[in-house]
Amino acid sequence: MTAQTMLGKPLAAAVKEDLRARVAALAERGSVPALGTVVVGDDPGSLAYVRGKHRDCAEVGLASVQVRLPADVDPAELRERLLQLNEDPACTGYIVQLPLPAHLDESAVLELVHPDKDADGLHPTNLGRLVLGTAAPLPCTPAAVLELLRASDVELDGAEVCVIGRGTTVGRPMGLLLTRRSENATVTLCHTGTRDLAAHTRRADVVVAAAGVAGLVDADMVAEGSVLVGVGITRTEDGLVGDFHPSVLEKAALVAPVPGGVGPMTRAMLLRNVVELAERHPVAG
Ligand SMILES: Nc1nc(=O)c2c([nH]1)NC[C@@H]1CN(c3ccc(C(=O)N[C@@H](CCC(=O)O)C(=O)O)cc3)C=[N+]21
Repeated sequence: MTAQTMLGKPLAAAVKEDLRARVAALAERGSVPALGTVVVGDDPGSLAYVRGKHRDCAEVGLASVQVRLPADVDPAELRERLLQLNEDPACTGYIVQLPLPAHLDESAVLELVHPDKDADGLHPTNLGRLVLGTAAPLPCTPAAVLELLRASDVELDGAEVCVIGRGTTVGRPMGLLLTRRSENATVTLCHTGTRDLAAHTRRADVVVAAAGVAGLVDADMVAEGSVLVGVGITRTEDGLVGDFHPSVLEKAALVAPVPGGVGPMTRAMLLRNVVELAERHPVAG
């Protein structure tokens, strides 16, 4: 079997098209939603990524504001800036770019973001809502994976899904989303403590790999005709490498590649969260 690919860009373009119309409708009611980004330090990767987000915003008619703070920022100063954004009616929602420098407590910082302004869906209140199944902004990457699977009509009801990675931004919320009644999948959450990863991936209909280990899962570890979604991304001398080894393409039915799969959709999901926050809490701009 030679796998078909699930491409993120065309799907992201369709989402953006829909968002453009919704932003225009908000504008007619006098509301101009804006995304805020907070970057601590000058990691080139983080800065490039945030630049991309501001470009994405412009494409759909969202305003955006960037806050930049030095790598050695006093936690009290960072707190002040976040509380300002919480109060600022011109900022609909914002994200704090991760990872943060080591002297800052990531969980404590994310908790300062007002849940109604949490564009990443990573505030404990919103993660709690995800557990409870009530309305909340969804973490962008798991939401992107779900949209890719839906767009390809992948059957999730009753499916065995193996998620590799238990992190707060991808693996753990991914498991919560897939086991909702509306998705109805059976999820096995694997991680670095998993004794026999291959035993779990081989029996899965769908594997979502968010380990960040280049080529971790090869053809021998996946079932014939399975659906594979790559999330983890590693920068090597040969460029960007995903968690799936290229050999899987001979065995799988459907593969979301890295790069070009989940990444572009993740960015679109961030925009969707901002528009949804604006629709829920309209503020005259
Ligand atoms: N508060 C916060 N929210 C995030 O959502 C967040 C974050 N911090 N920190 C970093 C990670 C990483 N992440 C990516 C999203 C899209 C691509 C993406 O579009 N990737 C392209 C390739 C881009 C490239 O060439 O580097 C692709 O897969 O095709 C990559 C990485 C969001 N993150």
